[in-house]
This record gives sequence, structure tokens and C-alpha cells, in this order.
Amino acid sequence: MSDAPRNQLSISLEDSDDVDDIISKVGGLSASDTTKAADAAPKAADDTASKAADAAPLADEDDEPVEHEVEVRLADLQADPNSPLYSAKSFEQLGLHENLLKGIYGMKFTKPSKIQERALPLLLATPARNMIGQSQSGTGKTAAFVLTMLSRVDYDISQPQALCLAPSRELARQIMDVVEQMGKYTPMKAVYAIKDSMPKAGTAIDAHIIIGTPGTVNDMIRKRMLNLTKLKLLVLDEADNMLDQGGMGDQTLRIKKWVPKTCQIVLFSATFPDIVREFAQRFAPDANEIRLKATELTVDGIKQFYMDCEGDAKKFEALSELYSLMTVGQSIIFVRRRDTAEKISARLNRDGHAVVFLHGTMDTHERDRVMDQFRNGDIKVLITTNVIARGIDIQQVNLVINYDIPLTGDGLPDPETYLHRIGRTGRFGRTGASINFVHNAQSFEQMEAIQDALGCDIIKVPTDDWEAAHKVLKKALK
Ligand SMILES: Nc1ncnc2c1ncn2[C@@H]1O[C@H](COP(=O)(O)OP(=O)(O)OP(=O)(O)O)[C@@H](O)[C@H]1O
Repeated sequence: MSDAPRNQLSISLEDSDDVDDIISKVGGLSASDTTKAADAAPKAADDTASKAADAAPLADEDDEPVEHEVEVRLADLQADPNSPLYSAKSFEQLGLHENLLKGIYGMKFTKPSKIQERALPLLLATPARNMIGQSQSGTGKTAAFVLTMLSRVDYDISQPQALCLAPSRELARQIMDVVEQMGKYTPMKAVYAIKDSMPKAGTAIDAHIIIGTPGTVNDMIRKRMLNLTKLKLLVLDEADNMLDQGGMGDQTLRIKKWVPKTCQIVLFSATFPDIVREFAQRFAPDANEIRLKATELTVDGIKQFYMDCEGDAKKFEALSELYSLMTVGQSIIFVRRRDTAEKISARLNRDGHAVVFLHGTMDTHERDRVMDQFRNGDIKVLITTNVIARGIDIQQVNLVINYDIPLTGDGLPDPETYLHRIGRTGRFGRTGASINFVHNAQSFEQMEAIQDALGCDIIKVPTDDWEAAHKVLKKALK
């Protein structure tokens, strides 16, 4: 494995209102140097063919795990103490109000996950203490902080008491959905602080809970619509990203200045790179911390692959071939640049595949429309930038493609963004696969650096034998 340089401070590229701009400034990779890629091919490549040979037979949509199988697998995981979905306790034992229990069971949750079991009693204890909580992607962090918000609010006071910040409007909308479902049997009132979806200018916000992106929250504070003097709880979802100095850190710090000193600060993410963690500890002093070891970051249910595309132009051919051969549930293709998203979307559509694209400079209504279409399953393939690399939860997504290997703003391999991207599949005990496209020595080394940093195995899938490729992937999705 190579010793390619690793970034210390991971600067992710997600946007809130316009951080997506950074993405376009990074630029594309060189399309040259295909021979080096072949030289650099790892040993793992050799065992691909034999793995493919004994893989499951070719099959299609019908093989998608039926809901019953998913339920059985989930019940097994929730009974396995080594699983992040395990809990020894029931929701009743976590000290939640019966109206919240009704909301939880209405969502068909039966048992808490490990992060919910561990975090909730700490989050709800009196006096309130800050929290820095880490747990793998798709393990239920949202419920942990949403239940805290719904528990802490005094419903008799019509003023903002809980504020949750997220890095994208798509994630803010998703969190609102969870708040509404979990809070269904409470008198809570929640409003958005996201562009084009917030209450009318001049309206003083009287909702208990605010969910938004930092740029718009600052706007609302500036316009005196949002008074945070009664705030009891500030939650940063995807906290390492929200505190990142290259991204949204400044905006988040500005918001904190308006928050009472006594406010409980709750930070959640699947990743906390060391440098951001130090900053997080200052942002949320004296916090209870729930941490993961470096070796625990990846989710077992997500099988990781790569395809050697021998040149940039071949990446599109591989993609088109893949979608011609396979019917996956739903999939997300991540690219670095917005124009790449648009171009490959147009080409795939021309080739007869129904795909949509989403990026941060699109009109907000268009973003919402595309996301809703994808969430409803009307469209199966979404091509996007890092704008939705984090947090988005669509259980039917069983394939993630890194068309471009994730890099930081400085052009270095970005293991955190990689983890978040592949974490859009394999949610809460489901299985999924990710495929990285490499096309030259440089992109191969970047992928290898990510593999090293995470201590995971990324296995080669052949691009010269599509039947074998199909078998390998189908087996992974079983
Ligand atoms: N106790 C539970 N029982 C069943 N399903 C659950 C439970 N908790 C959460 N889920 C479901 O698991 C999925 C993943 O949860 P969530 O989106 O909160 O993950 P996360 O840890 O925030 O992931 P990420 O790091 O990617 O943001 C959601 O569909 C959620 O409804």
C-alpha cells in the first residue's frame, strides 16, 4: 500500500447555502497516464476472477431482499452485542415521555440502537451536559438528538428553545420529517430556517424548534426574526463539517454568540478528525463523549469495490455498462464537479437510463423536487456532488458510486467524505455496495490512501468481464 500523504484537517465540500462553490474550484483530474494505473493495480485484483466465479447466479430486481428478510437481519443485529444496532434496553427504559414513545413506535422502531441507548440517558440528565457523540453512518443518531429536542422543550413557552443546524437543505428537510413523525403526539411547533422555505420576513419566530442551515439562520438572526435568548439546546448534525474552518465553521461560530451560556450543546457525526475534535471540545466544553475507534468507522453491511477504468473517458462507458446490466434498487453517483453531474446525467438519459442530478447551485425548488422524486423512488439514479454526501437517509439506496474519488479542498484524499458518501447505503442493518472508479495512477493512489486510512478492503471488480462483475455485485447486495 502506498504512503500517499494524508490530510490532517479534512475540509469537506458539502454546502449549506453556497459552500458547494468550493467543489467547482477543485477542478478535474488529469485524464492521462492510464498505463501507470495498470502498474499500480493491487494484489487484491488477482483474486477477483475466482471470487466472481463462485458468486451468486445472475439475477435481477426480484432478488432485492424482501422486507421480511431485512426485518430478520435487523432483529439479529439488534440482539448482537458487537453490532452498533444492539441495545440491552428498551425505549421505555430510556426515560422518554409516553407521547414520544407513541411517535417512536409509530415509526416502527422496536428497540434502540447502541448510540440511542448510550446517548439518550446522558442527553436527558439534569443538569444538562454537553455531548459529542460519534456513531457509524445509518445507526440512528438523528433519533437521539430529535428525541432530546422534543424532551427538552417547554411547550407552554412559544419561543425558540431548540435549534438544529445541518450542512444542507436536503438534510434539514429530512430532520424536519423525523421531528414531525416523532413529535406527532406532542404540541410541538417546528419551522425551517432554510432558503426560500422560512417564515415570511418580519415574522418573529414563535416555534419551539428551528431546523436550518447556518447561512439562513444567521440571516434570520440579522433580520431579528430569530431570538435565541430562550434557547436550551443547540444541535449540530454532521458536527465536524459544521465546525470545519474551511466550510461552515465561521457561520456556526457566529450563531453560537447569540446562544445563552447555559444552552446545552450537542454535536453528532460519524466522523471527528482529530483536529476538528479538539475544536469541538472547545465549542462544547466539558461534554460527555461517545467515541468510535478508527477501526470501527466502516459499516460491515457495505461492501466496497473499485473498477479500473483505464482512462477518464472509459469511466462513462463503465457506468453505462453497469446500468445496462444491473437493476439495482436505487443508487447515488458522486462526482466532484457540478458540470460533470449535468454531463453524465444528460448522457445516461440519452442512453435510455432515467437519472436526475442535484447540486448546490440549482434553484431551491428544483432541488426539493429532485430530492422528493428520488426519495419517493420515482427516479432510481441520482447524480450529485458532495452536497448530499452526508446524512441523507433513503433505505432503498443499495449502491453508491464514487465516479470521482473524494478529495479535500486541497486536493488530498478525503477519507471522511468517503465514509459519508458510502454511508448513503447500508442504512440501519441493510446491505449495500460502493464502487470507486479509478482511471489512472493518481486516482488509484488516492483511493489506496483512503483504504489505508480506514483500514478497509476495497476489492477490484473486473471491467473486461461484465458477467463476472455483475455476479460479484449481486452477491454483495444479497
Ligand atoms: N431504533 C431504531 N429502530 C429502527 N430503525 C431505526 C432506529 N433508529 C433509527 N432508525 C432508522 O435508521 C435509519 C438511519 O438513521 P439516521 O439517519 O438517524 O442515521 P445516522 O446515524 O444519523 O446516519 P448518518 O451518519 O449517515 O447521518 C433511518 O431510516 C431511521 O429511521
